[in-house]
Amino acid sequence: MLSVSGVDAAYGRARVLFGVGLEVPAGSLVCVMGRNGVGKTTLLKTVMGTLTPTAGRITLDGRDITRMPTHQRVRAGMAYVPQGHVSFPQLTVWENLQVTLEATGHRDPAAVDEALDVFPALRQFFKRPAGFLSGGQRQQLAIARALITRPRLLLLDEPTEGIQPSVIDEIEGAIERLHREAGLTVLLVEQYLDFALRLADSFVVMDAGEVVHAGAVEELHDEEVRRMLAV
Ligand SMILES: Nc1ncnc2c1ncn2[C@@H]1O[C@H](COP(=O)(O)OP(=O)(O)OP(=O)(O)O)[C@@H](O)[C@H]1O
Repeated sequence: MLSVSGVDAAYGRARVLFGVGLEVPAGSLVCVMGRNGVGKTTLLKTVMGTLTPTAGRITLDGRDITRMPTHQRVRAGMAYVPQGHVSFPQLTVWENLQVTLEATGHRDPAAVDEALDVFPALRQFFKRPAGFLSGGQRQQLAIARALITRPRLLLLDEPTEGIQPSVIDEIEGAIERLHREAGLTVLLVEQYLDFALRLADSFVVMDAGEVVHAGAVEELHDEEVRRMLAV
């Protein structure tokens, strides 16, 4: 479904990605791993089009999207949940969901219910400003907002970061159901190894802006891969 090949990216003159390549087959869950600062978020930004690569090619279903604006990528079926559970803090949960619905191409109100069925606990916080939610609730809201666009490919950047273990389980269960039951294709950036092991089909390890290892998730038990991830 998604193919990234030979991608270089930079912030001004600081090069961050060097010839990055990965494949995300339709229906798979691929996890990108690696230490802090190796370029995982930058890779997601280039896939989503908020940062334009300086070299390389990105295709979605065989179509070249390397220079396609982000909003067109959303229309093409991609959604991105950035790190830090971002929503509009002054707006209530309900308003956050409605604003997202307004921005979609389909504007089908049923999409809000579908997203809330994935995270039913959000219903009890409808009137609460997003800024007053816990980190875990904000993360659920951020993923729910992405789901309202009805994506086929979901990009998730460290969904467990700064979240308490009981809520991590809920988020893991939701991602698992979306992937295994609803067939959603997922590209996940995650440093929490056990979470990645339970969810992913395959993985990519990055180091210093390059892919240094890729394989089936069973290989994650290998000592060498664990060593590459060690801080
Ligand atoms: N907006 C920016 N401007 C300049 N440099 C940046 C910017 N964002 C990230 N960088 C640098 O690019 C490199 C890769 O950062 P990136 O956030 O992609 O890494 P990461 O693997 O996602 O790390 P983390 O796990 O800490 O989020 C780092 O050296 C970082 O300092």
